[in-house]
Amino acid sequence: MSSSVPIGDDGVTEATTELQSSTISQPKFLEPKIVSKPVNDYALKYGFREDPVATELRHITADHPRSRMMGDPNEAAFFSNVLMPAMNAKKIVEIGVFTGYTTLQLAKAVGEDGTVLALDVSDEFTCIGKPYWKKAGVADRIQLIIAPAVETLQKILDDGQAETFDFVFIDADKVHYGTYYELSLQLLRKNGIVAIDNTLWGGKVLDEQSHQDNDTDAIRAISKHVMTDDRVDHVLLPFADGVTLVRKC
Ligand SMILES: C[S@@+](CC[C@H](N)C(=O)[O-])C[C@H]1O[C@@H](n2cnc3c(N)ncnc32)[C@H](O)[C@@H]1O
Repeated sequence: MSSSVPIGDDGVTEATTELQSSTISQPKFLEPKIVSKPVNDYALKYGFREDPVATELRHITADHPRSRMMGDPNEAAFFSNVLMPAMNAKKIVEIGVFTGYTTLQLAKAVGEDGTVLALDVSDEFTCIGKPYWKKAGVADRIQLIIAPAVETLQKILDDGQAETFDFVFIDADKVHYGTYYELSLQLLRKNGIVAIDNTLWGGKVLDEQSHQDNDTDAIRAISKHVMTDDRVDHVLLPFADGVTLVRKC
């Protein structure tokens, strides 16, 4: 695919310097989105063991003005420590990368012979993560593609890769969730899983009267669609910001 951006490109040298000079002391966590802070603190304390390079990247990301976009640490651990190994996942798409905190862990989980296609529109955000992917020894498993994800997913399908992916993580702009879902189902093998992030959206999806913005409407729409989609089985897990796991039957 011509829009591929090789890992280790522009921005890495500068960011690496920052990485080496930063002092990582205590892990830093963002405010929880739907559970209480004490519950979240407990789950973070005992919930998972985190790759030390991922901890560094999370810490750096927490200082970013858009830090709220970073993936939930428990959720990333659920995927990388449990779900991916259990599925023997080797081919993954992540739609929406930001600084690549979850990307790094998915790449660890697929092993040396696995691939993560990491789709985003922002060079600025994704360049923050690249040196950490390198430091963790997983950069060669990540193919970062900077372009609108709908276009990229269609290209992957046109490339003859339908029904070859084990897992898709949908975590980009909400208004395209319905399109991402349909394209993801085409990419997945039987029993492959698509994870749809933010399906509780801080609770905003609950009240149809007071929250009628495009993002919230799009999230409600995908949840209603999945509920009646007989191509799949699914479960909405009320943790992180709500994550719906959808298995292709
Ligand atoms: C919530 S963040 C992703 C968080 C990431 N998955 C993680 O776990 O840390 C959403 C990302 O989607 C990207 N994005 C927004 N619109 C997009 C589009 N049309 N195509 C691809 N990426 C997009 C943004 O640049 C942003 O980096």
